[in-house]
Amino acid sequence: MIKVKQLGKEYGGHHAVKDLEFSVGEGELFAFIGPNGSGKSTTIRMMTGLLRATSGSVELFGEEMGMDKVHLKRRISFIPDTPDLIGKLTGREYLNFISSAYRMDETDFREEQQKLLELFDLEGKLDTLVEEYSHGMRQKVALIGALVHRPDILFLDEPTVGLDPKSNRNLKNYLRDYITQGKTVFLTTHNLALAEEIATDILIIYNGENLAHGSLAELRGRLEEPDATLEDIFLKLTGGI
Ligand SMILES: Nc1ncnc2c1ncn2[C@@H]1O[C@H](COP(=O)(O)OP(=O)(O)OP(=O)(O)O)[C@@H](O)[C@H]1O
Repeated sequence: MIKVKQLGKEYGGHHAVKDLEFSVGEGELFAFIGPNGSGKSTTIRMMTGLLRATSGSVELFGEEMGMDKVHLKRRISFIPDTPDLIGKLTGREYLNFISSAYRMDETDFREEQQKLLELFDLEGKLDTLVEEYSHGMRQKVALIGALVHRPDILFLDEPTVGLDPKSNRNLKNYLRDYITQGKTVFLTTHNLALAEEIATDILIIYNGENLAHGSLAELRGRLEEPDATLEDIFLKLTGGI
């Protein structure tokens, strides 16, 4: 589903991302973790065709991704770390807009939207202007917009920031279930407990480079620490302790 080869991004001679290589298959949840400024958002923006790479390439569904690849973009969703929704629309108008942009069947849209509104406790709150929502409510509307058309690949940059504990748990369960249906999730997060619970594959990026990559069991094996949490592993490898 995703193949990243020798991917790099330079800003004025500074390597924000360097020689990244990895693949993500169908039914996998890939957790992409790293300290602040390590290159996660830069990478995800290159993968979703929002930012041009300085070197290397990204393939989605076996085809090279690019800024103009609308037919590939139709099959993915991306929620940036600070979603910028149109404030003058109501939640309902925003979601209707998403439905028409993705040319969804009306019945499928209503059904999926209803499920997601229940999941995130947003029923009865769709007729408020987006700019009047709290931060967490805006995040939920962005999530519903990303999930409602059931993309084949879901890119999430820090999706749990601002979510209350119940929504956090519901999102976690939703993502777990989503990949069992053959979908793919690419997630960046500082919530290492979440990554530990649901990731099938983990890559730690540090100063723009791949520091470690594997399943939790493989990372534990490499450090010869069978009981280590992902937080232990992360802090050990990134010099946090
Ligand atoms: N538009 C830009 N111009 C110059 N440098 C940039 C730009 N965007 C990002 N950078 C630099 O690239 C590096 C990686 O930034 P990036 O936002 O990808 O990190 P991140 O891992 O997502 O961080 P965080 O966890 O804080 O969100 C940082 O050194 C950052 O200062």
